[in-house]
Amino acid sequence: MPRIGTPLSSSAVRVLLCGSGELGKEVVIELQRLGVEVIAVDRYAHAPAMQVAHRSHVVDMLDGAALRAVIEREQPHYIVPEIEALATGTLVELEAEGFTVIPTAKAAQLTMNREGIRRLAAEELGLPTSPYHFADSLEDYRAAVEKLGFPCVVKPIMSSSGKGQSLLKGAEDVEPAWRYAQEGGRAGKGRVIVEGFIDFDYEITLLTVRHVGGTGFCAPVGHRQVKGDYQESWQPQAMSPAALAESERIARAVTEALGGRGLFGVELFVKGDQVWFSEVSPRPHDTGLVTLISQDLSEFALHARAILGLPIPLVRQLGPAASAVVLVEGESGQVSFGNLAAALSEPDTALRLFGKPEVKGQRRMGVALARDISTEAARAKAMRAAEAIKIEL
Ligand SMILES: Nc1ncnc2c1ncn2[C@@H]1O[C@H](COP(=O)(O)OP(=O)(O)OP(=O)(O)O)[C@@H](O)[C@H]1O
Ligand SMILES: NCC(=O)N[C@@H]1O[C@H](COP(=O)([O-])[O-])[C@@H](O)[C@H]1O
Ligand SMILES: [Mg+2]
Repeated sequence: MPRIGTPLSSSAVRVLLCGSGELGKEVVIELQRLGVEVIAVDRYAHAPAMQVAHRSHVVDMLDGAALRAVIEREQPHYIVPEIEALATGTLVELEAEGFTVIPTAKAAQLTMNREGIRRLAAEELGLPTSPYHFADSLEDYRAAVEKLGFPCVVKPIMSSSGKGQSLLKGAEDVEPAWRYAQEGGRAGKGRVIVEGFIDFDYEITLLTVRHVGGTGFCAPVGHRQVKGDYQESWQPQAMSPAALAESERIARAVTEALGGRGLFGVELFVKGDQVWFSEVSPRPHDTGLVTLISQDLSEFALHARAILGLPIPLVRQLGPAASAVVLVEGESGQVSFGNLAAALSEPDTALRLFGKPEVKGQRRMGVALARDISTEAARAKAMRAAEAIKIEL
């Protein structure tokens, strides 16, 4: 059985987070509750998880040498990727040298790049996905669009939260979408994936936890996305028993192939009883923020338990629940949030303000949470709470 020592002493269990956003902040809080020593790393100072960790480092995490230097210095027992954009080749090397990467370095590497995870799911595991082609040049991209027809979706192979992503409805969308994909990819210009559009009834995230006692599933999380970025999520999403069973089959297959221990967010499209795999986060998922109010053990608590090798005998569902994001638009280093009494005036509501140090353009800076007698009522309540907040730049 794992032991947990005293933080900041020679017996400490040390966890180093690569990425320190809002999702990492909640993971850190859960680890802190268990007496773990936590080191938060990100590309900028005062990131949310840094504000609750024992200490932090500002590092360009795409720079393998810089990432290695901080990990070698800190000697963490567990390296926990929190974002996709990391020098994952370095994580593979460090794992081979004896470090533990959550869930595995291979999982971080395959999911950093849409091509890695898509080929694994569709070509190796034979799971249903949208039809797709990869393209490196405008010419290949045009050919891919031609083959797939309209509507189709184009995304940089390295991007997240919808950055660089476009829905193509007709010929006039082809060139602007290429330009946007070339600008929007996090690692600069390069390869794109073109996917056939799936006309789904609804989409879910199936939070799947691989822990010391096996694999467990949370109730499905439904969500609504705008331009590839999540706006609201709710749990449970009503599903047919056949669609749920197929979702669990797909989630089990993908997470088993990625291996290791931890919480995964498996993104699936559903139409009737038919289910398509879209992608997977080998870490807590933004749409899973709803579990902060819907479950006794949130996705962050589950990640912490799985990482540490602690048992998860049961996840208790507390009732229909929802989350609604608080988006801030503009430019400021001193954003403030007002009218909070109104936002939290209804029973069974909660709020997370992430404490991000600045905004330039649009940024998710908080989330409103609510529980009610139905997911519809919870969604409406969470939206009322989020909309009540008065933002000042
Ligand atoms: N082939 C598709 N057919 C229909 N809708 C799609 C397709 N691909 C993406 N979408 C829509 O766009 C959303 C974002 O896509 P995707 O998850 O691939 O982007 P992302 O940048 O990885 O986002 P995140 O990092 O938030 O998960 C999906 O949740 C879905 O609503
Ligand atoms: N869909 C992935 C996702 O939600 N990731 C979460 O957003 C942070 C980055 O936010 P930022 O772009 O505002 O810095 C990440 O660190 C992670 O917590
Ligand atoms: Mg996604």
